[in-house]
Amino acid sequence: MASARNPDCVAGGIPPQRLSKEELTKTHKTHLKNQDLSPDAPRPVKQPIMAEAYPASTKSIREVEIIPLSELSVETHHRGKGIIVKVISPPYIGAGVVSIVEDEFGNADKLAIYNQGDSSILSGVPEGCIVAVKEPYYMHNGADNDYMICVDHPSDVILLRFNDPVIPESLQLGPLLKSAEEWRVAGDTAFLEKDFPTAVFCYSEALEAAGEDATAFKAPIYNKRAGTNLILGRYDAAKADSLASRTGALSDWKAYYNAGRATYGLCEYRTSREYLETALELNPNVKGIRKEYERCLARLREEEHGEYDFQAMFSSLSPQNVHLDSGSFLSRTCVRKSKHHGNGLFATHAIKAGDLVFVEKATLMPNQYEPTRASAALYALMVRQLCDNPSLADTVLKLYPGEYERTGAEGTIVDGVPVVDIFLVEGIRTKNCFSAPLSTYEDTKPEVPTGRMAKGLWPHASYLNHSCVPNTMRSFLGDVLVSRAIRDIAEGEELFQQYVPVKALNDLRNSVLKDNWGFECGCGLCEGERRSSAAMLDKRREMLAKVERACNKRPPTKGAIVPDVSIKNIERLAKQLEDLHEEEVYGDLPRLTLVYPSNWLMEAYRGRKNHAKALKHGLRVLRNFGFGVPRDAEPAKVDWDPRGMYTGSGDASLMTIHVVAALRRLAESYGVLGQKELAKRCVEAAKFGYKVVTGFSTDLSALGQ
Ligand SMILES: C[S@@+](CC[C@H](N)C(=O)[O-])C[C@H]1O[C@@H](n2cnc3c(N)ncnc32)[C@H](O)[C@@H]1O
Repeated sequence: MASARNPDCVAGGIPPQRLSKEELTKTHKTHLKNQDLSPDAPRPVKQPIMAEAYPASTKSIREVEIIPLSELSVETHHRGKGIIVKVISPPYIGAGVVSIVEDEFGNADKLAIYNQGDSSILSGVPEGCIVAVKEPYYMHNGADNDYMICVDHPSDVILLRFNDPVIPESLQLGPLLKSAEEWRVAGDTAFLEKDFPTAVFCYSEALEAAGEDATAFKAPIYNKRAGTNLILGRYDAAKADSLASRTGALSDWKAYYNAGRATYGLCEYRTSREYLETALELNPNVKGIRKEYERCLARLREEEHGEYDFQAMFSSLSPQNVHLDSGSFLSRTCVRKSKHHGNGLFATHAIKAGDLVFVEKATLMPNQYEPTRASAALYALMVRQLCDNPSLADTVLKLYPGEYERTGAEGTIVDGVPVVDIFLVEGIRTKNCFSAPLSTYEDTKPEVPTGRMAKGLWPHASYLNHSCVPNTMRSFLGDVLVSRAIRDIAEGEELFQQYVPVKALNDLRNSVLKDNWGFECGCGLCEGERRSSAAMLDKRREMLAKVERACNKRPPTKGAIVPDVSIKNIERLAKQLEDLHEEEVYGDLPRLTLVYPSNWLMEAYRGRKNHAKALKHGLRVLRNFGFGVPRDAEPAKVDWDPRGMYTGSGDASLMTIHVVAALRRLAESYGVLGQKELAKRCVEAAKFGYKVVTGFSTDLSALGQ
């Protein structure tokens, strides 16, 4: 088969001709001149294309056959093979890092390494270093005779130590520095220059060069490397280094303090508390330890008792501060097999409507709210963190990856690094990530929505299966997800959430779920609506389109006066749409297609100060969301307690901010009509609903007039 991009080259075959070392170097130099290395230059992320997925290598470089560059075949994954090359150029840094490399026989080629985090020395591949690529992929690079080795999985490339016996003799340089002390000094210099990956590298060489018995020399280096790893957010390594730096002396308080900070960074607060307690015992006078210990206790209170100061958390939020210091309260829920799909989340206790179901701090959420960048930023962070903190694999890599098949070796350590398969990461990202506004509360304000959402991973919440009429609702305060019960939940009940706000027509709703998550919903509403005929669904679709067109022509915004003729028209259309809902199908089910016109009519009558009619349509909004309300009752005869609607409406109602808004309108209309008690109850019900929607109790002023 001929390569599509180079007719002379046969895919799977060795290229007849390649660029020479001189040609490669010359072009590379031109690129280097043009690269923009300013810190503000946006670094593009090469996101994986699932259709081109291939598994990461799970072999050690010592297990594969080392081949020369001249044996690389085009568009081929060289399974069971590997290359060992010396980097002979400075790096060109773009979406990946491109370098010119040379093998032991003097063959030169281009190497592109993607998906290395900033904490890795390979994100900048220094000239002179020796790297191994396991099971490399060789590809045609567009122009004639232009090829490159393309490394997508970060664990497929290894930076070799200078004296690694796997390096062929002609590439061996021997160590750049001779003594452990020289490496230590080099590490300190790199640290002072804030080149932390190089500092870690040098300290590692110092430890290696020091040999087995140099405890007194090694302990402070472990300590320094722990501190450097803490700065890099490599908490697993920081913890291991801290513990390795212990000598049995009182000065070990530093080791325990750093281990406490590292485990805090990993959100392992119980372990962190233990280390910090030991540090305090060894040295009670260091204020920093006490402070860290108090923070840790606060996290444990949140985790154990669900005690949060949500108002304070909200106040501390800013575009710069989105990662809140918060524990995760998960003890009312557990993961179990679900009859709907794979695993699901279940209530371990009875939970009352409005109460916390769980609170989860994001395992990973970049501070990137720009919609065009949010997904790529999360993907890049997931890859980086899985490389930096292998223990994350336990939570992250277990999540449902859609169709992508695991090899089972992902996350295991091979050649000193965890196997990270970028296609598995991307599969997990797409099926499990959530979009999060800076705060849901701010997002309910009636101004034009900004659409600014970060994407993040909350692994516990990911186990929730979807229902269009769920029993829980999520909201966000920065990177903290708050899940509250929409109605009373019994112990052992499966918990559901809406993956996305659902469409009114059930076929459209289900096609969104099918396209994005590969399933059709079996919730009470979807199953119920499937009993309606296709012909009726088509009629509702047509009528809804008509209603929407008519409503959009004259939106009754901010109490504007809408002419009678428009109101009558919408009333007529809404009635026709209502008549397309068979009573035997819908009964108490939500009638989502009717929400829009009833909301419109409620606002239009409010504008006309016709409160009896505004009330009638406000009640219909609630009814159309599936809540049990009096049907078109005369306001004077109503003996209704809206505060009970969350618990007394069965299990097919749908909570949204529009429910809260309608309750406020009802309160106003009841008030004007002299029904003070009902007005008060509606305000209370609205506040209650607002807490469910936003995650915490606040007044309703943010909703405007
Ligand atoms: C984030 S995962 C949810 C947890 C998943 N059940 C598991 O085993 O890890 C999302 C996937 O769960 C499945 N799923 C979620 N809700 C479902 C439902 N109501 N019915 C069938 N499958 C569902 C879909 O395959 C979807 O892509």
